Amino acid sequence: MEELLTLTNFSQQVAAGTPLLYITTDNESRTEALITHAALHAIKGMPGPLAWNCTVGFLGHEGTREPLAGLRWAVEQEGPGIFIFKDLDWFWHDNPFIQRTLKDFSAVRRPPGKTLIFMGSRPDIPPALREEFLLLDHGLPDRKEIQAFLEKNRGKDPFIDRLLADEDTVSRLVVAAQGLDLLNLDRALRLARVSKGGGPDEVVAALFRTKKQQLRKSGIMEFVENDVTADQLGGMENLKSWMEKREKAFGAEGLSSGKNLPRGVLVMGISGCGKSLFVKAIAARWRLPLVRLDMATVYEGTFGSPESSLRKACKTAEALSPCVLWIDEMESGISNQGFKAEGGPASRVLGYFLTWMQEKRHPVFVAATANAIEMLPAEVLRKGRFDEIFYVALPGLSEREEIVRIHLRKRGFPIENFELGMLAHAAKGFSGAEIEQAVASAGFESLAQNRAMTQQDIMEAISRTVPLSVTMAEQIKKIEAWAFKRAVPASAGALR
Ligand SMILES: Nc1ncnc2c1ncn2[C@@H]1O[C@H](COP(=O)(O)OP(=O)(O)OP(=O)(O)O)[C@@H](O)[C@H]1O
Repeated sequence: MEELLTLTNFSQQVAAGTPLLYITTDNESRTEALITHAALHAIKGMPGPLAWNCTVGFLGHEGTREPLAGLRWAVEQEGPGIFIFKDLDWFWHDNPFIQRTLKDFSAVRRPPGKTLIFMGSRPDIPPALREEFLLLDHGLPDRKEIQAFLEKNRGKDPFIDRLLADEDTVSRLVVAAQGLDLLNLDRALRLARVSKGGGPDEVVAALFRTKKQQLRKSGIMEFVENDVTADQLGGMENLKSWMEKREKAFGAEGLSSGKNLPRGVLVMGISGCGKSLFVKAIAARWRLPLVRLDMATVYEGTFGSPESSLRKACKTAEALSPCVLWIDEMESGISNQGFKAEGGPASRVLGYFLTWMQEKRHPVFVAATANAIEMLPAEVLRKGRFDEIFYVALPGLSEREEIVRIHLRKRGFPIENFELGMLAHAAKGFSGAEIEQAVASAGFESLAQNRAMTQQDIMEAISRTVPLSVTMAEQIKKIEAWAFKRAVPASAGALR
């Protein structure tokens, strides 16, 4: 896993004489600013960095525009110096001269202080050069950097000053800007300044809109709008009490500020039994933003290689922290063979994820959901990775009754008109989603006939349904037998 680019570790690398660095960044000018600042600290008398790009070369230095010429020029300069190459990774794959020049540069021992830096949005280094490079990652700005950026804008415009006058607004702006690049924040402030009409609420709303769009554009992540409360979740008392105990132990304040956030839970179980609902309930209860990562899309690779997508997702979650990162369909892309096949994509992706889980210092609570957990390798399930592994089984009788009540209430049907116990009996073997579906379809039937919904409508909808527990009976038995030994039942009545 690459290290994080910070002032300190960058200065140390330059002072130690690291010849070649590759920095992953989505904002070149922000990274260049950090390098310029850090260069001053690295070595006494170090000149400011010089930057190369493919349209200009090194500004003011004739004949350096062609990639190999630019590279040779930088290598030949005497004394300490930092040379930044912005576009060179577009040229180096098929160019043996560039690759040889870099290899030779890296092999020669020289006094510390001369470093060549390459930047790009992903570390696209030719295989022959991979050993020579140290990788650093310039992630999204944290709260401190966002705050400092806002401070820098003070005194430039009366509108911005009014915006930043109130501490409460500043902290709302900081939270809204988390997970975005400073460019986005700058753009939102400029837009507000130009339009003059917008107050703090508009700027904050604009930042949230941008954030949502950015996450959606990533193709693998989305913000989940969420107001699910525990009383919309039928059954699952063990899960609910797990959530409540933590709130008691750590305090609602601590959890929502991320200070006492537990590491994470893995919730497994067959489709439609409320795993997603539980994840939403946790995020809402702890008042944390919820970001969903779709593992199936990560593995499809449509939006970049699975590893780079996951790396990006983890970094985004860190930038948004404190937050809940919901990893949906954790088992996607994994088959037992696939995982064991040494170096297969699934094993590399999960390997990265496990290291990240182990090392993460940001308050990101990971809530992973999975249907076929028996696919997951033992490494994921080992104690200490997740705080707890829960199994959500098909709801028992009293839970089904509660679920019927929840869905009748949700649709505004008068509970007293229905015999809930009888409905719960009839829905034996139904998942929560199937119960919901029966109530909904009975509602549509009666509406079509212009009359109030009756017990009989729901009973008929239930009898028309063939639940998954029938069509997938064998598979469910297997999953339950597996879960019995390895997971905590989500409700006391489960696995009976
Ligand atoms: N225990 C429950 N209490 C109330 N409603 C439930 C419950 N379980 C499921 N439902 C209803 O079914 C819908 C689907 O459930 P949910 O998406 O949480 O299931 P899931 O286990 O995550 O399924 P999948 O694995 O297919 O994603 C929920 O939005 C909810 O309306």
